Amino acid sequence: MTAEHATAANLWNAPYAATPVDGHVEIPGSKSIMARELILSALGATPSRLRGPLRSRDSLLMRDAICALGAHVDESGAGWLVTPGTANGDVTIDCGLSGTVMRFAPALAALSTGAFTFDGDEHARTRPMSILLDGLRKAGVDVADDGRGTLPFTVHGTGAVPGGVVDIDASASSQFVTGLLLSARRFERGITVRHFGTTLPSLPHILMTVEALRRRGAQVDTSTAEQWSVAPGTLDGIDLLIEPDLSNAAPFLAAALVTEGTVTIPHWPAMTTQPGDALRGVLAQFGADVTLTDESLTVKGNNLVGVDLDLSATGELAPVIAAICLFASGPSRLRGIGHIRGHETDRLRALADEFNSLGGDVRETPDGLEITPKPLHSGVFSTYSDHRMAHAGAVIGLGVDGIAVQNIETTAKTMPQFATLWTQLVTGNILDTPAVSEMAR
Ligand SMILES: O=C(O)C1=C[C@@H](OP(=O)(O)O)[C@@H](O)[C@H](O)C1
Ligand SMILES: C=C(OP(=O)(O)O)C(=O)O
Repeated sequence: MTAEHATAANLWNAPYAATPVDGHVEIPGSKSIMARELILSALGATPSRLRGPLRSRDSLLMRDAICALGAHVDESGAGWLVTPGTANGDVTIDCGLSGTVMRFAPALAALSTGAFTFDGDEHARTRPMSILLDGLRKAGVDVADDGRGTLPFTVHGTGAVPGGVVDIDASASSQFVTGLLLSARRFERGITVRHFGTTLPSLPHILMTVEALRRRGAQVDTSTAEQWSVAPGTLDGIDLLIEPDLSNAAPFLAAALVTEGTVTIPHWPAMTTQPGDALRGVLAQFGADVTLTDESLTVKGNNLVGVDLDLSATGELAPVIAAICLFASGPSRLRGIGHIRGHETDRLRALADEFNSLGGDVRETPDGLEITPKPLHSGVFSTYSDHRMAHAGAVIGLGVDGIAVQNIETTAKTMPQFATLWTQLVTGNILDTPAVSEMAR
């Protein structure tokens, strides 16, 4: 693996916490809910208002994608007002490094008329796509690629998709399932997606898709395991407040564990399909005190112990959880996450390489990591354009003086305010930036 070259100019000195970190952090909106709601709003029978919208690289790319495909987004009032529409003409859609854009927007494109070419960052061209492209073809969509089954590819939209039964192996990504379900309400026969692989990662994200469809009046049959049917019909326009991104709360809550401090996240939903909600149970297994009230989640760090966790449902939490393990009193094992090798980077490889370069004892397994805590030393932490690697580097910096995280700006993928919020929490200094609530609304 080639780490991006670290220069003094793109190194961020992660704040070291000499004392316990105490504070609260307001987390911006959920990347995953935002992505779904933008696609569904573009397909709605009437406009939708998305309040507390996330403004990050991924959500802006998704906004631009639906606009290129004929929708209109008005940001001048409260939240984002999305007016549905379709396109007629040829355009290129930039997916950046966003799995949600590259997997969710192609089916929407098939409902417009024209040649829609999807491309993205250099690394995005290595992320798994062929299963989705084949799934779209089985649903009757004309997709042209160069035979590698990755970005770039072109959807030749005719404005209509037959749909029907589509069998796929979604063991590499749940996003293949979501990408087929989200637009299926507008397919002539709807869709039935059947998963036939041995494993199915990120199940909460599929439930999130089902819930988002049902909220807009769609009938979704989930009565058979690993099978989802969306009946054809319309989608209601809605007025929705986007929940905070609970997976992005992970590094801040980790600060409580690593420094034996107390961190509160306001607006933690009482009921949610977000996989980040699993942090409540996970952090308790590390020994933390976890309290959920009507309004917030509070985590207090305590005698951090090692864990043995199957993270298959919550793979996007793995980098931060792995960083916490470095500070536990005993070894940890993280399992069920072979698929995160296909995320923003090969996360298992990247985590093992970076942790070991700081003196760690971390072993990669085919589907996870074995982590034996050891004293770590200062050094550069490379991030491979991966926002969650940057979060992991920041967490290590709390407990190890002299960690320089390379390209902290990569956190803009889902949370452009990360470095500001982090420094505020760890140092207690209020920095000169608008509150998240102001930026979001
Ligand atoms: O549907 C979604 O919004 C997501 C699904 C998951 O993808 P995988 O199933 O590929 O892990 C998750 O890791 C990603 O961050 C977001
Ligand atoms: C895997 C992730 O992103 P993406 O939506 O690009 O797949 C992630 O955010 O951890």
